[in-house]
Amino acid sequence: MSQVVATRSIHSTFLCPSSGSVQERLDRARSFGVGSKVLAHEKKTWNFSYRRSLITSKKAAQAEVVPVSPQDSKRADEQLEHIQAVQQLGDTPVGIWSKPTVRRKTKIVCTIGPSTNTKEMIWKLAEAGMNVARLNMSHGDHASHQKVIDLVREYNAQSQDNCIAIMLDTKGPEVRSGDLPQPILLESGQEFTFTIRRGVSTADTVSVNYDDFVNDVEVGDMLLVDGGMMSLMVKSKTEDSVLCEVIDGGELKSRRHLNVRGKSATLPSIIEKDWDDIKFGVDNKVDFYAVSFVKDAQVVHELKKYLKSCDADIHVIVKIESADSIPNLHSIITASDGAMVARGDLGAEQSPTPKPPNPQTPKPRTKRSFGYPRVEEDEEIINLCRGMGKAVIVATNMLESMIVHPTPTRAEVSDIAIAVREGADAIMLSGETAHGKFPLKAVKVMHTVALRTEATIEGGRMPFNLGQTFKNHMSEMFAYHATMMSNTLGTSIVVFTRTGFMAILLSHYRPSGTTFAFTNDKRIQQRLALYQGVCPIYMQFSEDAEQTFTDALTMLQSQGMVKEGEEVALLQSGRQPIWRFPSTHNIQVRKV
Ligand SMILES: Nc1ncnc2c1ncn2[C@@H]1O[C@H](COP(=O)(O)OP(=O)(O)OP(=O)(O)O)[C@@H](O)[C@H]1O
Ligand SMILES: CC(=O)C(=O)O
Repeated sequence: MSQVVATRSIHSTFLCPSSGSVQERLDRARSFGVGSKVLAHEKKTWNFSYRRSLITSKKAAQAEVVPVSPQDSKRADEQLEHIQAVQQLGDTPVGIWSKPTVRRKTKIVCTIGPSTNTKEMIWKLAEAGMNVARLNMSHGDHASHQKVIDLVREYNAQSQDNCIAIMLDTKGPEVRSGDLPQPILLESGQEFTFTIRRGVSTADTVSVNYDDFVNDVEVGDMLLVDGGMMSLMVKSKTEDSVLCEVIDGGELKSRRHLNVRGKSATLPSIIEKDWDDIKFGVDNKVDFYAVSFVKDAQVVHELKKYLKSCDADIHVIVKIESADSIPNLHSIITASDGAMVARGDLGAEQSPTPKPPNPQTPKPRTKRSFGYPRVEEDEEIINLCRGMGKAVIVATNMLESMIVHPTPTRAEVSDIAIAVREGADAIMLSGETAHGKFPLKAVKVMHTVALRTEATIEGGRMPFNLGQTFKNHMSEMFAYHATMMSNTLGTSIVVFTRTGFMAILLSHYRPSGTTFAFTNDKRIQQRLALYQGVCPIYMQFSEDAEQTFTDALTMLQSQGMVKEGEEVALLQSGRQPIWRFPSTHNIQVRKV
């Protein structure tokens, strides 16, 4: 039996909260007694003035910023009060009654590196808005990554209301140039050689770490360094070396990525070092693997089989960064728990030669650039993941200029806004937090831009084909209806979950309000940190459902997440019933 319990009438005002100009909404707000100052302020300042790093959450506002450099220091920001006022009222261009802007819904992944691998910086990143800490196994050793894992665990253990997930990113079969005592300046037109001989680092020749490099490249191929920061054309090759002409020069530093435009290296996606690192992840119970250079679903099945044999419950995010992965996108994503649009390598590997459209992708391609990355593929990957109910992360170069500068470019701000609008679960910082000069500012900029962008998006925009994935499962229907109900009433959703399933399902429907996901498993709490719109909360469940609901609402109220008198949609559904008969599913509306 399924039932929907709704005990509230819908006032017509709530049905069209977003209509009208700012002035009309200002007038409407006045009639509802909402501070006109806030909307008037919105009218004046809704101009994305990102030159300042706005601190928009209460926690971020309280966090003291310890400068990584003198420029990373916190500056007084007179707009802070206004922004907080806007958030407290839940005021957005969508409608003054919706409350999605109180918390940022799009999650932030931060790569931890030399700029951020101390206790102080992990704490400050977490307080500034990091939701997932990424460990890039291409750098550092197990001891240094262990230290970061321990620090994140320590933070999670002592934090009352925040929780950081850990993502281990495998090195994969990446091709890199060798170590150099100092950078080499490459000038356009000069000749330069890559050799498979080990340890070579002269002014005109360096080693590569991949023995088949000479076999994989051909005369005429374009080699890209660091995703296209420099490029070289292959002129000739010998048994162990590849002679190139520098097309676009620059400074070649140690261990830089090398890609051949349009080709993937003929290496397995998970190399021997990766298996060691994966074992390290199992031992440390990380939350996610980000698997580099996945070319087909087989490797995901292999990894999942291994994890099962170790009794390890770790989710697998496939990194779409290899030219070879594009024709297999559907099967790769089906096999995984989510995908990362790894735009660094993906951009470098894409072929300049037009190919016929991929029949597996939902939308036909309309534009095709020649010789540049095909960015419409990024959107296709996001759409595919959203339609299939899988997590999706947009990564790389999001605030690249903030590695060295304290403020972002307008283009970078747009890039974040586009990823948020396209519906990414998470957006990722790489060099910005790993070795940048302004890691905290970068997180705050990302937080602010995402929050503001979310305020312009209407809730409940779900992929047209989402339901097909779940084949009319009852939980699916309840996730849909709970989303509709909470959007209409302007409430948050409260859900209880032991496996995370129902919270993840709800997240895919993108309800306007926050989904407060109560779980009695700390690992599930950490996993849910990645999912859009989900605020995971750890709580011991009582035998008595009513007692647990009361405890949950009391906890939300005591932490300022809901206010007295506010209504929430409380959902009981999912695969493993808690406090209900297996054949019953409920949605209730409750007053706090
Ligand atoms: N654990 C680490 N130890 C030392 N340096 C690191 C670490 N993690 C990242 N870095 C530095 O930060 C830079 C940016 O990090 P990122 O994760 O983007 O790596 P990448 O090598 O550029 O690319 P990819 O993500 O494709 O591996 C790296 O090139 C490296 O210099
Ligand atoms: C994140 C990553 O590996 C890339 O963008 O290539």
